[in-house]
Amino acid sequence: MNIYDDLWNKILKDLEYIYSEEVYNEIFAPIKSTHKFQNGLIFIIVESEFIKNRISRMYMPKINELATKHFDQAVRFKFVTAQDLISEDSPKDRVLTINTYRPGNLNNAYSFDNFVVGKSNTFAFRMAMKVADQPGVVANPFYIFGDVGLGKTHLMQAIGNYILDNDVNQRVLYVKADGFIEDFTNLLRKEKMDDFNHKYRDIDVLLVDDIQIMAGANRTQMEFFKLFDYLYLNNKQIIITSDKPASELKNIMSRLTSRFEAGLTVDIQVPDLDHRLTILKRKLSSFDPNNDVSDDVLEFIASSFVTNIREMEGALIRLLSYASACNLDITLDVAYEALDPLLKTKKRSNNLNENNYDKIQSVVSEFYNISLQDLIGKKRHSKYTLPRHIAMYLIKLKYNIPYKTIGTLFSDRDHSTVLAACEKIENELRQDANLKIAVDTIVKKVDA
Ligand SMILES: Nc1ncnc2c1ncn2[C@@H]1O[C@H](COP(=O)(O)OP(=O)(O)OP(=O)(O)O)[C@@H](O)[C@H]1O
Repeated sequence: MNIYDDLWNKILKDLEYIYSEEVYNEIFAPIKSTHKFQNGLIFIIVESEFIKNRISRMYMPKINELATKHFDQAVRFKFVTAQDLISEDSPKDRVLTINTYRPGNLNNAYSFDNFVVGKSNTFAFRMAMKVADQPGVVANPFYIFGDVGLGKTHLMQAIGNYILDNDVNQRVLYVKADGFIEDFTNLLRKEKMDDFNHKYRDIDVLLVDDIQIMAGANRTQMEFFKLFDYLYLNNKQIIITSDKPASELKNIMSRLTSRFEAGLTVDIQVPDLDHRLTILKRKLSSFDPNNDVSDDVLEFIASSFVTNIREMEGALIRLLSYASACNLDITLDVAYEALDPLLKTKKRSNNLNENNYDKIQSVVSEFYNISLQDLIGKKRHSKYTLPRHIAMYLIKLKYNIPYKTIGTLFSDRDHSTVLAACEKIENELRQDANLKIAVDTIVKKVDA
């Protein structure tokens, strides 16, 4: 076996561990060996155009990352069909595959490949792939919204990285909205608007993160409006993220929000428990593929950090560092110990933000004399279901968060279960005076 076959076999082992059985068997298992090594590229022949495209679209960054891990020379893989080999020597292709430079503020770490897809983000992910496949054609602008830390930047940057992976000549520029404001005001003050225009107009793809930050910055918005129209009219792809739908943006001029609404809007919701667990496992294996953390510890983290993946990831990193610094095995007790300060801070900030879902849950469980576990758990006796439905209803009433998000606070129930519960309580309150008294009492205790 030559060294490249040996490298490929090592990569295969990792891929088998990282991806599902179906993906592995369909895509990777049939590839038994490499074809040749030329100009820093290891050529592998795959059986169809379809497999070749799937690999380059979804798995190239991971394969190249594993190549770096297992091999001390800079090599890259190139997947080709037998047909491609006939015209393999296109110099353009070679540049594409070996190029690892990321201009335009793109972060290599964000790819489609390491974005875990679940119910909460499937539509956003699929449309992002389409936009990346045909920039400027499928959806322009492409507007992604969702709560803090749920993967908007990751998805947006994955589009940019994908576009560059496929054509190194594409000029992709990522900017956070505050960076845009800063650039505009600085260059305006220095009378260097030509530099500004060169930076923002001579591009093919513009990614603007957290557009809500532009609220109130009227001169910047005017300039952004001009830029938007210029890029749009030249069929350049514009991608925007925000913490809310365009229609709910405050202090952003309506000529901008109406343009955002004219494109395609997708949202990212809070992932359910299984999805969060898969994300945690993928993060863990990307930090260290050999690190073995038991499922109960991962479940503890995934169920303690529900609404923000960044926080959940931070908790995992903290636990790994804590265990390694104190030379401890990672057990559930060690996890409690390591994460206790984070959980306390979270609780305090929940109180400060008045996003106090816990309080509603604890007041309701106390009122009905059942445990908190039974309130949020799966038992179906009416002794538990009525209080559970009331708690869901009150959280919706007080915070108006999505039904799906409320479901995650009750053992990952789905959107329709929570919706049905809220409607049921709303109807019963109209007919049942005793229930109304009970709910009013609970509300007073929650507000106390
Ligand atoms: N589906 C996912 N799969 C893998 N990682 C994810 C996923 N969703 C979020 N993450 C990770 O969570 C972290 C936070 O994500 P990101 O920065 O994209 O969130 P955001 O929605 O842009 O947040 P903000 O509103 O604060 O800008 C990142 O490390 C990202 O990789």
